[in-house]
Amino acid sequence: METMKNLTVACLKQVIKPRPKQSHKGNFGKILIIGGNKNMGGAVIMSASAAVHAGAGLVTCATDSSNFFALHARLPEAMVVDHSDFEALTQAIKQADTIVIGPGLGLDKLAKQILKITLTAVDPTTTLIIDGSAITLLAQQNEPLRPTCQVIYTPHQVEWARLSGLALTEQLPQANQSAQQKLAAHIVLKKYHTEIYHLNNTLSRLPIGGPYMATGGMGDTLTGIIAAFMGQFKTLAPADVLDAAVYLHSAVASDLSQSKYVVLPTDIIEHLQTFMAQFS
Ligand SMILES: NC(=O)C1=CN([C@@H]2O[C@H](COP(=O)(O)OP(=O)(O)OC[C@H]3O[C@@H](n4cnc5c(N)ncnc54)[C@H](O)[C@@H]3O)[C@@H](O)[C@H]2O)[C@@H](O)CC1
Ligand SMILES: Nc1ncnc2c1ncn2[C@@H]1O[C@H](COP(=O)(O)OP(=O)(O)O)[C@@H](O)[C@H]1O
Ligand SMILES: [Mg+2]
Repeated sequence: METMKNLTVACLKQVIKPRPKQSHKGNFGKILIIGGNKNMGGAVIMSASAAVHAGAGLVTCATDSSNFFALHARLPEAMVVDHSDFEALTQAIKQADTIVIGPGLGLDKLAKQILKITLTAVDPTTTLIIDGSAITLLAQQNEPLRPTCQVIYTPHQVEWARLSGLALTEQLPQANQSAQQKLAAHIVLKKYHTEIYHLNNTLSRLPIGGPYMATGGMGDTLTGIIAAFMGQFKTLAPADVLDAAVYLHSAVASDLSQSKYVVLPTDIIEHLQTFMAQFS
């Protein structure tokens, strides 16, 4: 088994570069965020806000229509699709190059239908980030659909236990890696010192971040940063881009924790642009 690489700030310098002058919004990712039921609209607002602030070119949210006003008030840069309009949802899935599914999606019948449509309609060239409720739903299925595109799962330890069948005490690198290989996807295993298992069989460990990040919505925020990075740094190696996104999320939190007892997801979102400017 490969050794685990400890990530450093070098992973950001390698990925965040000045933008080419001859460029436009279409070059920096067409992101679709699918999630946010009637009770968890905040999850999709945080994911979409993180994506916009981390540099995504175009962001659309497929969410419950009751979230539209709040989302627009908070983030006018985002477009919306009603996730119960399956035709519009399918169209949006086909137009995106990077998709997040799961933040605040919930586990009901509608959520299951949305997940099925997404896994069926997704284009092979798309990058699909599967988080939160979508991981739990997939773990409940006997023979889950596995899309043919590049997939990044972002489970916390309990979600990883559901998806991999490994109890928390069994979640050791070798066992995690064999579960990851069966899934044929990247895994971001979120915890104190998050571990990243890449499709190319390399492993990274995040040595920063801490309990000041333990607020609901922190993982939803990470999905938006990952989507923005995968959508905008397409010419670089996916493993490096994924590492940089995961590192950035905790690096901003770590900086802010110098003066804040807890760092909120919205604090991180607000500081992404300034933090990234150091590297361009
Ligand atoms: N404002 C919002 O709309 C929010 C929506 N959320 C959504 O709520 C849905 C359910 O997610 P949950 O994670 O709450 O529920 P889960 O049922 O997946 O997690 C169950 C519980 O596991 C425990 N746990 C143990 N070890 C953990 C670890 N290492 N990391 C995280 N939790 C650990 C936590 O107490 C957690 O509440 C997801 O779709 C998620 O995106 C949450 O992100 C919270 C905020
Ligand atoms: N004690 C901790 N140390 C380091 N990181 C933490 C800690 N607690 C939470 N986090 C980070 O916060 C995020 C939580 O993700 P998740 O549980 O999915 O949140 P949510 O679903 O509420 O958005 C992960 O990135 C995780 O690594
Ligand atoms: Mg989560």
